[in-house]
Order: sequence, then structure tokens, then C-alpha cells
Amino acid sequence: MAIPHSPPHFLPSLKTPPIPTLSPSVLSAVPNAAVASGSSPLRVAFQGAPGAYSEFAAKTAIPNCSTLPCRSFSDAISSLHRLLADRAILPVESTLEGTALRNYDLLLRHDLHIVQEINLFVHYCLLAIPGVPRSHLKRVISHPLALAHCDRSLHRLGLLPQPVEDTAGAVEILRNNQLLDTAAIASPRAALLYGLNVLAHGLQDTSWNVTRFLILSKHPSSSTPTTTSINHRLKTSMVIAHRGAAMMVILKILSAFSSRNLNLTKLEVINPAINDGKGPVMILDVRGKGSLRAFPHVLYVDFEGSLEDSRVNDAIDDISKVSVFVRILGTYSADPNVYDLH
Ligand SMILES: O=C(O)C(=O)C[C@]1(C(=O)O)C=C[C@@H](O)C=C1
Repeated sequence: MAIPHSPPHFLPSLKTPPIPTLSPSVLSAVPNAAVASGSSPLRVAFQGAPGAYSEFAAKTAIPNCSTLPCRSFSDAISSLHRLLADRAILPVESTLEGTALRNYDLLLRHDLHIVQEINLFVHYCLLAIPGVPRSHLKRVISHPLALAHCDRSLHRLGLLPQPVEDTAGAVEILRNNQLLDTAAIASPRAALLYGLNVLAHGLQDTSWNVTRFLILSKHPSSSTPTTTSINHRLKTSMVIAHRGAAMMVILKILSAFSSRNLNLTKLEVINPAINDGKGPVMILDVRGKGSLRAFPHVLYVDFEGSLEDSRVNDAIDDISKVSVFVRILGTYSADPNVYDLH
């Protein structure tokens, strides 16, 4: 996959010129192709340039996969619909951000299935063009979340943060434009890939900085084992819409699962007023006419277990009685690890 080209070199400057942007989506340059079949590696679409954390998460979760860089998460999802990719990977939770509502929103608008999860320890580095000392740096570019995760460190270093689309994209901008007064925050892997210097490791303000990614497919997980064991727990994710009596539904959910000895791993109340300012949550009704429906009151729930288990089905029946809509988003192997990119 060719790295997108940026404009010719910028002259080093003491002022801070505008940050050049990446060229249009790499996705559109990929010829239409059939879904990988037989023994061909799975193709995983991710948002960002090669070297992004999402790409690393994809390669860690599916070691032999090939990866497809996309300009946006929505491009990554449309690459699944266009059969350019077999999987798409989305970050859905992080230590600082909590639930990434931006990506849940995407997930719910499409008829896709969660088939895998992966937890990645996100280790941020300060990267610069080789030979540039830290004292020459005036500003730093990266994904807005990465800048937020490193806020205190950047303040200490006196660097002006400027957001760009993704961490590896920032490195690419730095390299292609030879910006000598600018650093990027990205992974050690991106530094290697683009030949940049690592000036500082572990820039994140909290020592525990983990992002949870979900891998999506057009089809439910076929390799899902039907039995659970200590080493191979299954998890199911669902979305529940209700009439507004959140407390009553939450109590029902808690009792439906706890009375059957099922473990809840996530329960998040989505209040339309804080849903990233988007108002009601739009959910594709995959069982109905396949139409998008607007729900003002929604809960995101993950639990250990699968629909193969009658206790799970009974719990869902109980919950359905107090809710207006329930959609199962997928059953997949729970990731018991946190992978470190180091
Ligand atoms: O920019 C990247 O490298 C990404 O993979 C995206 C992403 C995100 O959108 O959450 C993933 C993890 C990092 O914390 C920052 C950014």
C-alpha cells in the first residue's frame, strides 16, 4: 500500500505554519476486489495511516491479516460493505475517553457483527525528524485523543498541541514535509516505519492507558466456540432502548444477570443530552425492515456468555419485557489480556 503523498517540503520556520493535511483516502485508490477466500489473509480496514495504533491492534488480534488504511472510521466500515475488506477495527473505549460514543454510533447504524475484541496498552512517544533537538520544537501534532492523553507532559515541554486525523498520519505529515519545529505523538512502531527519532517515551499522563478495540464483520463469528472455559470466555454485546425509566431497566438488567450467575462487564447509560450532542441514538433495526430508528434512551451492555446458553436467553427475555428494543451486536471471545506495543 503506497503512503499518500503530501505537498513538497516545507522550509523550517519559527512561526507555526498551518499543518498540511493527508491526501484523500487511501481507500479510494484500492481497486475493487473480492473478499479474501480460502487461505488468503483476512483484510482488516482501520482508520489512519500505516503505523496507527488501530493497525497494530488489528495485527495483534489477527496476526496474519493484511491491513487497509482508511481516512475515517466510516470509510473503514464502508470498505466492509464494498467487499474491499473482511473486517473493520474500531476503538470503542479508552482510559481517558471512556466509551467512544463516536464509534458506537457508527456500529449501531450498520448491520455488522462484533467478532473479536482486543485491549491494547497505548504507549505514546514524542517523535521528531532525525537531528532535530527537543529545544527546537514549538508544537506537536497528533490525534486529538493522543494530545489529550499527554496534556500534562505537553504542557511541561511547552509544546503547542495541534490535532490531525491520526497518530501515524501525524508522523507522515512530519516526514513528508520535513517539519523541523514540530513533533508528533505516535507509537515506537510508527517511528521505525517512517524513520523518525524517538525523543521521549511514555508521554501519557496516566501510567495505565488502555484502548479497547472491536473487530467487526458482515457475518457473525463462525469460530465462536459453543462452550466457555476459564481460558476462553465468551462475551456478548447488546444495545437496549427503553422508555426513559433508566433505573427500572438497570435494576431489571442487574437482577436478570445476577440471578443467573452471569457476569456483566459493561453497563452504560446513554443520555441523549450528552450523546456527543447528537440527540437520539440511531440504531439500525436489523430484524425489522432494516430501517434506522431513533431512540432517545439507550443502554450499552456487555456480559460474559453467549446465546447458546439458555440462561442468557432467559435474561434477555426478562430485559425485553421492560424495554422497547433490543439488538445483539455480537458474541465473541473475551480478550483476557492487555497487549503492550513495546
Ligand atoms: O490514531 C491512531 O493511531 C489510532 O489508532 C486511533 C486512536 C483512536 O481513535 O482512539 C486509537 C488509540 C489512541 O489512543 C489514539 C487514537
